[in-house]
Amino acid sequence: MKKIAILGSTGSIGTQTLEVVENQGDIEVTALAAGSNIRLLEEQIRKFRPKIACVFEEEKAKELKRSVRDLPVRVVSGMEGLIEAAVEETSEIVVTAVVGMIGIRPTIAAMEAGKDIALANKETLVTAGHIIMPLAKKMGVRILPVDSEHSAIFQCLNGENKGSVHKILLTASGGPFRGKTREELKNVKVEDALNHPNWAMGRKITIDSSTMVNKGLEVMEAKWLFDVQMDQVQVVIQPKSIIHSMVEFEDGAVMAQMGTPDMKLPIQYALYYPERRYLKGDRLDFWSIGQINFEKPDLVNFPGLKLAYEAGCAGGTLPTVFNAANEKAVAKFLNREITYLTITDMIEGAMNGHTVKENPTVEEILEAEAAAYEYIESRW
Ligand SMILES: NC(=O)C1=CN([C@@H]2O[C@H](COP(=O)(O)OP(=O)(O)OC[C@H]3O[C@@H](n4cnc5c(N)ncnc54)[C@H](OP(=O)(O)O)[C@@H]3O)[C@@H](O)[C@H]2O)C=CC1
Ligand SMILES: CC(=O)[C@@H](O)[C@H](O)COP(=O)(O)O
Ligand SMILES: [Mn+2]
Repeated sequence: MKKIAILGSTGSIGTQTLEVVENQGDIEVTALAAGSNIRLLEEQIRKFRPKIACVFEEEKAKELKRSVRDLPVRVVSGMEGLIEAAVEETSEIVVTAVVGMIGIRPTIAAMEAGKDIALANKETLVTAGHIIMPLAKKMGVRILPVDSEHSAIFQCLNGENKGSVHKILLTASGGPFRGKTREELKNVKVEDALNHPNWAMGRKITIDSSTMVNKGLEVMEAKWLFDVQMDQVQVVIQPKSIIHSMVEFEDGAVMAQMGTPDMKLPIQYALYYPERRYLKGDRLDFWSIGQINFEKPDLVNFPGLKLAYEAGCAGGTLPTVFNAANEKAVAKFLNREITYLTITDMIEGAMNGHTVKENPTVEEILEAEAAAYEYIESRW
């Protein structure tokens, strides 16, 4: 029996991971963690019987503790509890499916405890890739990508010599506003931005897809995961999300991974790698697809991607500022406190006001995060 912990079990990736667990029937769930959704977490505890359950919010954890007192589960809370769930001694793989930079500390703790990481939480790698990748090497643990594009690249690289990669072709849907101008984007509503054309995902990443910030985060994620330079990662718009990404090798050969837009495939691939197992669901029907189209990204109307290249090229604390400003801005947009275009204005403002610190420690990353938050709160 494979043993896994899931951090962020009540979210989009977390619930789909549990679907994979249920479908396969040979994985034991050792620990589950959520932010505040104790109703769903309790259902998950009753069904999957983890040894540890973490609810970040302390009051909610107390409530959950009372309602599951008939079960042999230890309920914990806060960052300490999240780390306890991440290092639960019997788990082999920790699925990091929390949203945002909150994932940094538990991911590091899990790696230090010798766990492989099935990594969905891209913000951790974007902000702390220079810590995560050497730590994985030192501890001999694997970082198994869950993000669909990175899983695609990982699959394309299977059996290949990593030194023969010429460039990575990272595909993007272009989001719900592909083809629109800044003028047309001025008054878009939260509901419009949450209407992704191909994927059903959490609210934060769905907004990120609409601004192209998601693709920017993914370029930086690819840089760390596949040990390439920022300029070796080229973003290609492929509106139907059929090609999940491609790799161009030194001899000009291009390998692509395709499939229907279903996150259960990359999740299952990460959990069982290198084994492939049956996964029920729709299959691609190329006769009905007919055409697959490609476009160049629009960096003028969607400056989020341009800013991400600037952050990733500069490195140090700048990717943290890019990411933290975005997290804060998206939360404000979802809360209807700011307009849509203000999201990238905030990122740009926070980056311009920042002095980069090279090779930051976790504490310095968290300081840069706090400074970006403060900058935004003081100006907007
Ligand atoms: N959804 C997708 O298809 C994809 C997602 N990703 C990445 O995966 C990550 C998760 O995304 P997604 O599943 O969409 O996000 P969701 O918003 O759907 O889920 C987030 C999860 O994190 C939990 N959480 C939030 N804050 C805390 C906290 N402080 N402590 C513990 N748990 C917390 C939430 O709990 P609660 O429900 O209680 O709030 C929830 O379980 C993100 O980094 C995203 O970029 C990458 C590729 C695809
Ligand atoms: C499912 C997944 O991996 C998302 O990151 C997805 O790629 C978002 O789509 P965009 O290409 O629109 O950002
Ligand atoms: Mn993705």
